[in-house]
Amino acid sequence: MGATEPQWVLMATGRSPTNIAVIKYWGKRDEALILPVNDSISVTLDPDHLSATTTVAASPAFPSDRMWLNGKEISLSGGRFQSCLREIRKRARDVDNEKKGIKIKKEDWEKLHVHIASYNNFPTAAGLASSAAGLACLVFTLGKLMNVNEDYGELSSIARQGSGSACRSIYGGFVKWCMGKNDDGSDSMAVQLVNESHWDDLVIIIAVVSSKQKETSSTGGMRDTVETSPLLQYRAQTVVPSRILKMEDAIKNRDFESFARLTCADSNQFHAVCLDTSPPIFYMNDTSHRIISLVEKWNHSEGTPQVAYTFDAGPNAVLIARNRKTATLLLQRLLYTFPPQENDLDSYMLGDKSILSDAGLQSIADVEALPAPPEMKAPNQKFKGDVSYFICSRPGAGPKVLTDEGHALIDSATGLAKGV
Ligand SMILES: Nc1ncnc2c1ncn2[C@@H]1O[C@H](COP(=O)(O)OP(=O)(O)OP(=O)(O)O)[C@@H](O)[C@H]1O
Ligand SMILES: C[C@@](O)(CCOP(=O)(O)OP(=O)(O)O)CC(=O)O
Repeated sequence: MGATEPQWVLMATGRSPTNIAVIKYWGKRDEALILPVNDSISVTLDPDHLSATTTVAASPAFPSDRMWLNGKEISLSGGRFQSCLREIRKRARDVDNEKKGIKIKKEDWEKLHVHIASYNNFPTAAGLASSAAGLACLVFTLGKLMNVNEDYGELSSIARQGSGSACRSIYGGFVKWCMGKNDDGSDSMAVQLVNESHWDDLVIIIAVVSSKQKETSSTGGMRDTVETSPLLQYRAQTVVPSRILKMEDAIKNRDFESFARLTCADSNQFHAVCLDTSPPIFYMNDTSHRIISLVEKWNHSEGTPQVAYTFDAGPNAVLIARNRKTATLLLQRLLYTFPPQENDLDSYMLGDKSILSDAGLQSIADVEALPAPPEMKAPNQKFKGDVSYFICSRPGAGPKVLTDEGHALIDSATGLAKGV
């Protein structure tokens, strides 16, 4: 920092998971405050596999707020980032860091600028809820830096103003975003239904169908749906309220059959309201449809659901298996139908790779030797290369602070993002 060497740089680093909705949020009743037209429920994914890591730093030497995402500087001027920064600064309290000899008064936070560096361990803006992990992480970590009171409901409500689905990433396990009634949004926040250990035999396999950036953003897509889809009103007012109650029961009782039926039906209805939008929005593609068909046929042949599927605003499939055994049978079916393009199994399965050996798949030869699933009518239908890769995960915990300074994404000497 040369001639203008600051007396100090104070930093905090946090990590937040993504979440996948099993009852979808789609449509806002207030665009600026991000207030939804219905409640939603999600499962938080294991942060080891899908998460954002964010370092926030404050120093009297910083002339302005700055942010780097995945190593590139991005603008913080957007209204959503500004809302989160403003709401957290409002709640900042005195900091007394004896180890570093830094004292910051509550009122000083208004004048101190921050540098933010964040990194996602999975593709950004590809329908894998990077905005959910990213904005939750930003709010959580700023809260730690500025010694904000640990009121998770309040943090959730601030994260909501960054991206709606982010309010659910403040907790682990299964989480419900209560839409609230108040015009000012003060009662629109997430609550934890159960923590990640309540239903820990679930296995989540994500098929990354395309990691390219999508054409229609969630924000733009849901705005068009609210303006043009008559089906959305019916969904929000009639279908979702009763589904939410049933889903809460299914989760509480670990009733997989009911959970799977509700999850699949809600994903399909979300994509139906997208199709009911003018002009219609297509988030799923042929590969997504093939995966639905594979799961539906198998579930039907077993007489009871083995796997639930759900798709967000993109073609990637999120498949939730009732337990590890079922997940291995699912994986055999998926790899039979979608063998890897490259002769490399290791890079075809990310996250919990041990699922491969559990499924008896150690090499490409094992994949080639897989028998056609008995329920498959046209057994020769293989679609090599249509899935980029899979991620195997599980329900996971909420945000946490990373105390080891080795995780910091900002260099404490320069105050800038590392490696840029
Ligand atoms: N780690 C992060 N920190 C802060 N902001 C982030 C982070 N990751 C993503 N974002 C913000 O979220 C935007 C991407 O959100 P978008 O809704 O388009 O995609 P997505 O969240 O991956 O998909 P979806 O929400 O539809 O599942 C980025 O352009 C950026 O503004
Ligand atoms: C399909 C969804 O993933 C939509 C997520 O939308 P976002 O939370 O990304 O939208 P904004 O509030 O405009 O930022 C369903 C869900 O997560 O509930």
